[in-house]
Amino acid sequence: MSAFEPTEATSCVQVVVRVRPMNDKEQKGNTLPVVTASTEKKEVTVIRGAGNRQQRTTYNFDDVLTSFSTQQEVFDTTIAPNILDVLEGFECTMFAYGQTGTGKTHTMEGDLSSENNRGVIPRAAHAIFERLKTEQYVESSVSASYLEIYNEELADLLVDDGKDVKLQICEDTRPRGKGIFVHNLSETIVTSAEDVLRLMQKAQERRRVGETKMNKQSSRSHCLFTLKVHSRKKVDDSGSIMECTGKLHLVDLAGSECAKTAGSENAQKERERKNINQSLLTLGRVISALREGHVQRIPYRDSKLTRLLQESLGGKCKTVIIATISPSVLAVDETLSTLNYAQAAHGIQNKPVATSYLKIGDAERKRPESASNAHSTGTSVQDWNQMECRLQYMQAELEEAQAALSRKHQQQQIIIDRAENAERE
Ligand SMILES: Nc1ncnc2c1ncn2[C@@H]1O[C@H](COP(=O)(O)OP(=O)(O)OP(=O)(O)O)[C@@H](O)[C@H]1O
Repeated sequence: MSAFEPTEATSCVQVVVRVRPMNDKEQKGNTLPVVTASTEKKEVTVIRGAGNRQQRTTYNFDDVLTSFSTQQEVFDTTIAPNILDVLEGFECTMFAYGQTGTGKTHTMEGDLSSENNRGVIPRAAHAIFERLKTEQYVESSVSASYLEIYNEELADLLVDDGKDVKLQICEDTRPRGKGIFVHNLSETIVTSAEDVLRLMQKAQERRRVGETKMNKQSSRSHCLFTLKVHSRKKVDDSGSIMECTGKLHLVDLAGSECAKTAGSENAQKERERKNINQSLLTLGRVISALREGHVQRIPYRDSKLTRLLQESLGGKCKTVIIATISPSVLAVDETLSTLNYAQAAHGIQNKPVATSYLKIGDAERKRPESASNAHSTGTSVQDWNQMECRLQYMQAELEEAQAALSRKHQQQQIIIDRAENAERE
């Protein structure tokens, strides 16, 4: 379905910080926590040094989660409010950023076998299916895809081993086009939250096999899980139906310790110095460029990760970033780096656009919907807009049909050529 003209309504990228509890190593080392977090004040303070040289740095975010926050609280504070948006046809993204071992995977996936400890992905799937069960939804279909990026290579985590096909990032720039997408990435239909759990278990298994075979390190790969939700719901008693296609991208980024100077002037030096996760550096530069308003040159194309997150940072998605940190003095440099990164992302503005259309009786009318959920008043200007949208829709349908026909012709030609060659031989 279409990406409509963006309206002027903007939505700031939401940034939430989660502090994990001290782990065994930190406790055994008998180190004191150097991070204090207040959910109430939505602030995090990091203390560095001692005595007269002590430095306190305080940061404010949209929300702050402490080491006591439960997985349910994390879900409620982050992406839960966006579940309805997805069902209204918006594209929403949540990604976890932080040093290795600070709880990104714990936050996004959690312990799949324990209901209490499940992370955001299974909870989001559960919330979507629960909502779709309500009687206003007359029809729905949900599909899942799971992509891994490791060293700029793309892998489909939902296909069986040995059945891999080459994945490629493509852009469909037509008015009703798909935008940026991964060609050949499988989409698996899921009909329940349990289906999603099974897929995640399969993906975890595949990652483990991949790690052993190719000597990979999971903390160095990015995982992008996407749920695409197509739904039709009754909007009133007259039989009008709203048809929406929304997407939810849930991203577990690679550990950030190798990109500690991301976005800074020293980034180049740092990359010479050691093995750096190029895509995290690019993500840092994208964030800096957006904050500085360099709209002409945002380096999205410099890494696969940023290309895929293009709509999430400065684009049409509603986005939440969760920055995960350790409270320990052992990680204080990384903690400050993560918080600086998160602060830079705080305030980036997106322009959310929904993909939805309204069917009134026999007349099917497609309409753009802004972040403010403006509703049609039936004025002549809006009628023109609707007709224009419909025309764009039909033109795109025609283009798609022509492309399919041309592919068919090409396939037929290949078969004819092969048959002629065989005859000649
Ligand atoms: N908030 C938390 N509460 C309890 N345990 C946590 C929390 N956050 C992380 N942990 C535990 O800490 C360990 C490391 O967490 P996790 O694997 O999620 O880190 P990560 O940031 O994803 O690391 P990597 O970048 O290496 O993938 C795990 O054993 C996890 O269960």
